[in-house]
Amino acid sequence: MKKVAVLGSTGSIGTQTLDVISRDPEAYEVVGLAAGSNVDRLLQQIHDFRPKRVSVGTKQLADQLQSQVPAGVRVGYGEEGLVQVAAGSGADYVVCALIGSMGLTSTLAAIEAGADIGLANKETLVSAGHIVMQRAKDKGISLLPVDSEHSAIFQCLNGEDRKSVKRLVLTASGGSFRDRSRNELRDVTVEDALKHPNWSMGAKITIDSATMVNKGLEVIEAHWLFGLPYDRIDVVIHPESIVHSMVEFADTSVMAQLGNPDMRVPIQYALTYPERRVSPASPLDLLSRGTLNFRAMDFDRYPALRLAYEAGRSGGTATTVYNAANEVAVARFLRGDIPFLAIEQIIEKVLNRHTASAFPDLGLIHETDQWARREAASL
Ligand SMILES: NC(=O)C1=CN([C@@H]2O[C@H](COP(=O)(O)OP(=O)(O)OC[C@H]3O[C@@H](n4cnc5c(N)ncnc54)[C@H](OP(=O)(O)O)[C@@H]3O)[C@@H](O)[C@H]2O)C=CC1
Ligand SMILES: CC(=O)[C@@H](O)[C@H](O)COP(=O)(O)O
Ligand SMILES: [Mn+2]
Repeated sequence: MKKVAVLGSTGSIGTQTLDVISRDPEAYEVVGLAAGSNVDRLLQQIHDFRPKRVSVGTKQLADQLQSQVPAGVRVGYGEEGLVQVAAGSGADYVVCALIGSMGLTSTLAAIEAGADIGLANKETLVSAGHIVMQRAKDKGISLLPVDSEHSAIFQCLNGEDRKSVKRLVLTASGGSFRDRSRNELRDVTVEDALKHPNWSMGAKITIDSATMVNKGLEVIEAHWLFGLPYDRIDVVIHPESIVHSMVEFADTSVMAQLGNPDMRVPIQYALTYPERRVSPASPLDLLSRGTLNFRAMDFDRYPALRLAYEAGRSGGTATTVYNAANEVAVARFLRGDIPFLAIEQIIEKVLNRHTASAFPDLGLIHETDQWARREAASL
């Protein structure tokens, strides 16, 4: 039986993880849950799964929760609370489904405690990929991708000689505005931006899909997870999100993983790897689907993806800046402070003000992250 802690249990990935777990109760014990501010949902999860340790965003919320949890449940808060759930709950498997680079400290704590990681929180790899990968290697733990594209690539690479990989091809839906020109993006609303054509996800990643920053983060995530240089990681537009990504090999063979868009499939695969178990997802019916479409990425239409490649190639703190500036810009867009197109402008301006340091330590990453946030807030 796997002892699982879920960081970000009340979010889109967190709730789907608990859905997967609840369908196979013999296989899992939930020992830790961490959320931000959705105390009602967390309370329900505590009653359903009986974890030993839980955490919320603030002391005030922790005090509110404490009086309502069953005896024996330890309630923490803030970053320390997250670390206690990640590394002090006895979990041997931690699902990292927090949003943004705030997930970095607790992910590193889980690795340090020797837990295997199911990683949805791509921003941790974008912010500090070399540190996360090195510490996972040093500890000998498994870092299993949850992100659908990276799960697809991971599945295509199963049993293959990594030396025979020619390139990775990530698929991108094109996001909520894929059928609009740049001119038509000037006055788009938050409400429209939140309508992803294929996936139901949290607000931040849905905006990232619309700007194509999500694919930028994923290119950098793929670089760290699979160890390929950026000129061997490509992106194509695939509006249906049925082909989740592909790997091209030296002999020209292309392997792809397909399925209906349902995150419970990659979540479950990350939990049960190398086994495959029955899934609640609906089976893919290609006959009723008919046609699958692919078109070339247009970097003029989606400049945020070009910026991600540039940041990735600069390396070191450049990707930390790309991520942090984006997090602030998306939060500003969501609260109506800036227009949609300002997101990519802010990322570009903050990157232009930064001189990247190669191989930063955690202290410098934290400092750079904070600097980029201040810059992005001031523009
Ligand atoms: N959703 C998806 O389908 C996919 C998501 N991902 C990645 O997975 C990660 C999670 O995304 P998603 O589930 O959509 O995001 P959500 O916004 O739906 O969920 C985020 C989670 O983080 C918690 N959280 C937020 N702030 C804090 C805080 N200060 N302290 C503790 N917990 C906090 C939230 O708690 P609360 O709600 O209680 O405040 C919630 O549980 C992201 O990195 C995303 O890019 C990757 C592929 C697909
Ligand atoms: C489900 C998932 O993995 C998301 O990251 C998804 O890929 C978003 O879709 P697009 O970024 O392709 O629009
Ligand atoms: Mn993805």
